[in-house]
Amino acid sequence: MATLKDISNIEDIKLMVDTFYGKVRKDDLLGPIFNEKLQDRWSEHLEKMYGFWQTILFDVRAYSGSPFPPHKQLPVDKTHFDRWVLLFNTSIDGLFSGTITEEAKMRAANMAYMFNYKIDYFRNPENH
Ligand code: HEM
Repeated sequence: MATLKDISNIEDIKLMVDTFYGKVRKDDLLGPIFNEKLQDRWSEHLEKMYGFWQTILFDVRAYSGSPFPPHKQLPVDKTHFDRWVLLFNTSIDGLFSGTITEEAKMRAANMAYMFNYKIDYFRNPENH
């Protein structure tokens, strides 16, 4: 098998994001949540995610939002975040390999953990 290249430019990021959200849209658990929320705003979401990953991986100022707030009220728990990470890792492992690829998976897993932790925290009335 030919060696996979590392994620190295915006075209690679677009391929990673498009492949991942292609799987997400078809996923029985995550698809309905994204489709319900995004409706006809998918292309806007994908553009935003190209910028987000450029900022994370290449230190380019393409994204300047706050990633967590849009997730705060979503009907999700650890099961959803585990599936999100699984789909992300399988998408990326089929396309790339290398230092930046590992960095992307690590950053994604860390954020999934943190989002889930915060959602859990805010859901508990004792923490308000
Ligand atoms: C259960 C897992 C997840 C679900 C269901 C989910 C769902 C969504 C949805 C529906 C939006 C669009 C919100 C809107 O525009 O109205 C969104 C935005 C976003 N998501 Fe997620 N997400 C998940 C996990 C993650 C993780 C782990 C990351 C981090 C790598 C992430 C990063 C982002 C970012 C950066 C945005 C754009 C925020 C902005 O508007 O500035 N998401 N997500």
